[in-house]
Amino acid sequence: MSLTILDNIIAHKRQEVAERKALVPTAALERSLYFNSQPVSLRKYVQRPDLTGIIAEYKRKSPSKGTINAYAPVERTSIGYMQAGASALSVLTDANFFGGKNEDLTTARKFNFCPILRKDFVVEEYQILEAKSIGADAILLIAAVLSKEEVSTLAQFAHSLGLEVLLEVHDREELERTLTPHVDLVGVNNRNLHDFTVSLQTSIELAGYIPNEFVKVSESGLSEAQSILELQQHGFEGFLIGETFMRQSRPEKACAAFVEELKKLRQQQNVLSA
Ligand SMILES: O=C(O)c1ccccc1NCC(=O)[C@H](O)[C@H](O)COP(=O)(O)O
Repeated sequence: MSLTILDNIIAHKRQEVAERKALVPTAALERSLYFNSQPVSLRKYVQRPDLTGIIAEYKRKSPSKGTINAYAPVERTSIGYMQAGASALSVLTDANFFGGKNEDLTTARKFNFCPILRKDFVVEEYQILEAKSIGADAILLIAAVLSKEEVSTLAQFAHSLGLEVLLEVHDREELERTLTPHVDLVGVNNRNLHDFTVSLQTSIELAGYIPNEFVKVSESGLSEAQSILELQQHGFEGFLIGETFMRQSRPEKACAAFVEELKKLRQQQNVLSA
């Protein structure tokens, strides 16, 4: 199979983690203020009926889109996302490809009592300790770059620290090859990493293969409130949205407008089915 951007990201990440390990020993991570704090459950918040299921993402740039928003402050954006009705936050902490940093997540943590997903490219236990030390509640494991044994070991390690795990898949092969009972949520990424196109059909086609005990999350390319309703009909409860909000100068206002539209559509749907 041909290489994708993920191969580049992972090669860079392994080097970065090796450098960080040499600089910051695990004992230092364990002394963090957040290390003994009680995590907030992403799974439960995504399923809360009074919220929207939206996991609102903070990302400055991406390999597919280049710079998206270099100026929106984390503090105002993250607070605004939660006030708008998002269920949780996702913060990209990768610097090289996404323009993020660990401090972005810690800033979001200081100002919000909600689950925060550390969106990064985990290949080692050290990164999970780091996630805990910066205030995350959940981590992402990407099936495309991990074996089933790695998913299982890393997920159990995350659980030992009280963190939940979102397993991300792009297709049925990845799902069937890596799914273990140790993950909490399964995310279907709608972005094709070979050509960066996005299609909600990816989520819809995979939905039936994800066992019901896992919370289903649809990720990437969600730009219309109507799509949320469609995905809900296929059993999705979580909706990871980044660019649609971050592309605007005030991402939190874009999130609020999206939530208003979603509420309006849900009301119309309820009237029609009454
Ligand atoms: O966004 C990219 O270009 C990308 C490329 C390679 C690996 C991961 C990538 N994105 C991470 C994500 O999964 C998205 O940030 C997330 O699902 C939100 O997507 P969107 O709403 O389309 O910004």
